[in-house]
Amino acid sequence: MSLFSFALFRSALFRVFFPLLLAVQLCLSSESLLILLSPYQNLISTFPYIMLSVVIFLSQPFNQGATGLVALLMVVSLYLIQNYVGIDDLTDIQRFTFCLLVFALPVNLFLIHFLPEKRLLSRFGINYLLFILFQVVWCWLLLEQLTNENVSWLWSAYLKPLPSLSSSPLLLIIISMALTLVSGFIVLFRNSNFDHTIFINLVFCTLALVFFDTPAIPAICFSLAATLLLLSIITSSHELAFIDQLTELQGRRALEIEMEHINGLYTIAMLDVDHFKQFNDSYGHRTGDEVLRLVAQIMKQTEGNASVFRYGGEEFIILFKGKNSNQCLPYLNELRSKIANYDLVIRDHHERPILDKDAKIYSQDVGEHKTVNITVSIGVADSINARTKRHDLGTDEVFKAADKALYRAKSGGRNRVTNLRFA
Ligand SMILES: Nc1nc2c(ncn2[C@@H]2O[C@H](COP(=O)(O)OP(=O)(O)OP(=O)(O)O)[C@@H](O)[C@H]2O)c(=O)[nH]1
Repeated sequence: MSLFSFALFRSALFRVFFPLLLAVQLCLSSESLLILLSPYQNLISTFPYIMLSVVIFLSQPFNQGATGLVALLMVVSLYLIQNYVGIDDLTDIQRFTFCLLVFALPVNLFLIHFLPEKRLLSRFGINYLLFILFQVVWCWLLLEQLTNENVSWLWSAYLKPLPSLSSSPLLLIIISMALTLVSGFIVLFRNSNFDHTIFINLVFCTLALVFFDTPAIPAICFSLAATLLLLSIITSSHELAFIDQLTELQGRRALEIEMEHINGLYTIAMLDVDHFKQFNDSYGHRTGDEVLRLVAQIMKQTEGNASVFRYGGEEFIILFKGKNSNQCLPYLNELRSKIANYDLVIRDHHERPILDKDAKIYSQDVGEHKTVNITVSIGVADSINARTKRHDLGTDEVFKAADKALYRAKSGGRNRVTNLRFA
């Protein structure tokens, strides 16, 4: 199974630049695209509804209620744009309705970034829905009030378009672009799937706003946004199933699938952090988590074409395909010594209990901070059958052998690599 492509989809740069690239491409090719798609007008105006409905439908079983909410906002907005706001002879009230809509949509999308809880049926989710309802009622009352008034001054004073750019009000385009820009920075900074969902919608809402009077472009924008939302649901489900949230390494399920398909020569290295329970007891679980993240970061740099997995707790697996255990020892010894030589700075050790005298974790005070050195033990085994000399050991046997090697590394004094073939 190739996880490379999904790792790419999860990177912050991809999450920001791919929608932007699509948007730019759409701008550049809008004329030829419109000619190409002109026989399919009906399909183009229906397609975003189909895609957004699929997103709303899938968001429930995939436990992504807030993505469903975002898609719902998009459906309602598109429906209002297509059915209640004509393109040509807009009355003042229609223009005003349009302005309220294209102001409210990006602002409400943007606000979802800051919902502390992203589930729809939570205190925050329900408050958010009530807030939207409040805006709808307020807009409706305002429009009722203005029906008999002349509001053209509003249009000419504040909502003037810049004809060379778009027929939509310049102020609204600037607001929408500014929110999209900030949203892009939030994605770069937090790299969360959920922020990405909002960013996608902001990008294509802004584009739809700019090209509002170009037939079919808003529908194409909403279709692209819905397609990216689908991709986002799939990527985040993949992430939940296969990626360990703490270390961002591939998780146990990914390893199991890898092992189902593996054959031929390979080596398994089982790595366990030494005295980790004592570390947790001394410095707290959160600092323990930092150590696991650090070990994972160093493991990612293992050479020899290694694939790294978090097996569970403080245990990790390194898989080397096409190599016997003897060939992997230099890479593993280098990894072991890199971890042992890393001076981990404990930031808030004053609040933690101090290690007792026979602590097995080596620590020293350096000025304000305490530095700690963590060690790991590694057990190694490969798929070569000692009896037949062929690579035909079953994965269970290789795992058992690596586990046994790890046990020997621990009982032999820890901070060492033990290869069962040569033990
Ligand atoms: N901080 C943190 N601790 C974890 C996590 N998963 C497991 N642990 C802790 O890891 C510790 C594992 O302890 P043990 O299995 O007794 O092993 P050890 O203390 O490392 O001792 P040796 O393996 O014999 O060197 C337990 O205290 C678990 O609570 C985690 O995700 N975060």
